[in-house]
Amino acid sequence: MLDAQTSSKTPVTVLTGYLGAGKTTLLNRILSEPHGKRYAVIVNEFGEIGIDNELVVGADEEVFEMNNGCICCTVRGDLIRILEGLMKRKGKFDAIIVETTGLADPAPVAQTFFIDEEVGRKARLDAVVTVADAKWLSERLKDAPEAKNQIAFADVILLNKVDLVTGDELDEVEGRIRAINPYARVIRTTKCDVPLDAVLDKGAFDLDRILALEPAFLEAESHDHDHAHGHDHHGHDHHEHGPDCGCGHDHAAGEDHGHEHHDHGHGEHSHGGLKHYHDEDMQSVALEIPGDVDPAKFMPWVNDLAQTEGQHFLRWKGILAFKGEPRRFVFQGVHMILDGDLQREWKPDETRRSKMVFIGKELDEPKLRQGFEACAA
Ligand SMILES: Nc1nc2c(ncn2[C@@H]2O[C@H](COP(=O)(O)OP(=O)(O)OP(=O)(O)O)[C@@H](O)[C@H]2O)c(=O)[nH]1
Repeated sequence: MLDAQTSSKTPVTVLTGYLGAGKTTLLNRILSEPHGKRYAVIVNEFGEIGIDNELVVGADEEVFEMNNGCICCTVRGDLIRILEGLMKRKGKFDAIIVETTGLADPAPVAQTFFIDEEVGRKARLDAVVTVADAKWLSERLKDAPEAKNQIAFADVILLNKVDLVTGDELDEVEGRIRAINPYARVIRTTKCDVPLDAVLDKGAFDLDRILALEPAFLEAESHDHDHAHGHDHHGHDHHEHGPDCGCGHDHAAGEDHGHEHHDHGHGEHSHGGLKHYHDEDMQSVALEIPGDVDPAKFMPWVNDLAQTEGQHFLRWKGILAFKGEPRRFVFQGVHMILDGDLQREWKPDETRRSKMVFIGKELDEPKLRQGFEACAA
């Protein structure tokens, strides 16, 4: 599971966003600017799936069905074949961009980089970039679940078409975005005019920035509604991931449901009066241990968590200080699939601490917190 080869892997940016938001505009910008990099672009017409519900599976999709019948690990067979073809030509390009169709669920695309061993060895998911239409996103969040998922999945969100809305409308839509995903970097753009280094080659999903947001601060920012949803535990107990699922990856797992929302709008950009909203079904949880964790406790916990609760986690990420290990353990996951490795060393002036964030549904924050804290070294 601990593989320290990340840096030599080709970075892959998954570009998503609802119909007409501006994905092609961004892609054209990336391809026409003189950045000196060579990108291979995969424009995905694969996914007319996920339109009605996530169980509608296209012919090109390979599904790992778990013992209990849960189908949450899905891999795009056609995407794998394309990626493998590209990898054989390694050296001819520096990075890969996958543009997904506006209606696609980003999960199967993101999971491909973790589940398929061959692809996972050579490519790493660099970031999920979502283009959002400032004028229409709020409406789509009400009627299009995939629009909400695309926001929840994002590491970077381009809030595009700012020319079409007023400042107040912009604050409103950004507040809605923050309610769903407080961790993504939100950049306001017209015609996707963004410095490309803000979207490409982010490495580890900008994890340092995400995890630098203090959980307590996030909580404090979220008011005007109460967070205490009750939420039910579904007690599933499914997946059989791990060694038997055929994914051949390390799924870390963990378990627990949780929930709890922070909707809070802030981030590193403070656009003044962002409104705080509460999203009914998307939640986030941030956890921190002010020191080391014991990998002998953490690994089994996280693996179990993935198996029992992974279906609730759209994205989860973490940076851990493992006792006795000079390097940082960094992981990211999509549902029950996790990928992690030891990366750079902790710097002398850096405090060793361990953090995790979860974005998903029905998250049981107290249980997650308790489980994580029990991993302290
Ligand atoms: N006013 C305005 N129009 C924009 C902006 N960005 C893109 N557009 C226009 O919006 C339309 C859709 O942009 P695309 O880049 O094709 O969007 P897309 O997400 O690739 O669309 P699909 O492929 O249909 O999912 C085009 O006519 C763009 O010129 C913007 O910032 N402001």
